[in-house]
Amino acid sequence: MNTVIKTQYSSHPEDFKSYDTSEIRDKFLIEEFFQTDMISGVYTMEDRLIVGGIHPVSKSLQLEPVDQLKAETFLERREIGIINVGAKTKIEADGTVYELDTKEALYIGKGTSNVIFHPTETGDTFLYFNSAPAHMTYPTTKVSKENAEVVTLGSLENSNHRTIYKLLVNSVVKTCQLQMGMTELKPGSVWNTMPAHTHDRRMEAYFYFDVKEGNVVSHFMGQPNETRHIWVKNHQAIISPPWSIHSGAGTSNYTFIWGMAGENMNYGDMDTVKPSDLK
Ligand SMILES: O=C[C@H](O)[C@@H](O)CC(=O)C(=O)O
Ligand SMILES: [Zn+2]
Repeated sequence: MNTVIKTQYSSHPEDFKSYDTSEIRDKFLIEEFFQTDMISGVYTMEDRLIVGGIHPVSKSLQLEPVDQLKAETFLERREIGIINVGAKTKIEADGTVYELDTKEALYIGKGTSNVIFHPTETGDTFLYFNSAPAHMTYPTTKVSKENAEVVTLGSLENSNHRTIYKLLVNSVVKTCQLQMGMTELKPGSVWNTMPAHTHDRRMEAYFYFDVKEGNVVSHFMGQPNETRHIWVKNHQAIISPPWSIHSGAGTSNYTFIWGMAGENMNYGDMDTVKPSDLK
């Protein structure tokens, strides 16, 4: 087996109030992300999203069904979104080869039975993925920054000047419930998702990368009036329950991938929290 997924149960916001540092890290931070010659990750009970990393080094890796799914193939009842955070690489989906450059995304539809990831000779292959239950087959589609819906938000004065690339969202590609994109912070800006928000309709997963050597990001979570923080390093991910804000401030700029599953594919339906209301 080269595909290994760990089950992670969800938490109640009232219980969350009493968690100490290690309990918060255990339940919401995915620390050991990419494993050599493995497809690995977490099956969270938050909207049943699977969050993981694919890191082929010496051999090609096939996406295998894991025990949690009780399915013949991984994508029998699921869709998957993949974003390349490493060197240019090739992904095979039922015989069709897709070349994915750094920061490009691939959506693979439900029912695709043979998905293979290849190592490259030109650099390290690191692919980040989110997979959600699906009830329809939508076409497998590659999305690059050029096809994305792009928004620039914030300002250097507020240390939150950033560009949001909506890659796998319903204005760009058809999906059942998955939405994924990438946010790049400009040099000198450190805050993501500030003002913060919640969306009870959907959970969210964050994957931090491009965090420069020696730097870290403090990720903020919890209900808006009961927040906690988690110190996050490069190539680590956070599971954010629907009731939680998800925002971060780094010791330098960085990039992160956000992915959501749940209901209502309207990216803009979030409930924004005024910074002065945070506790
Ligand atoms: O629901 C949307 C997600 O939290 C992110 O897209 C927010 C984000 O990238 C940002 O503001 O920097
Ligand atoms: Zn959000």
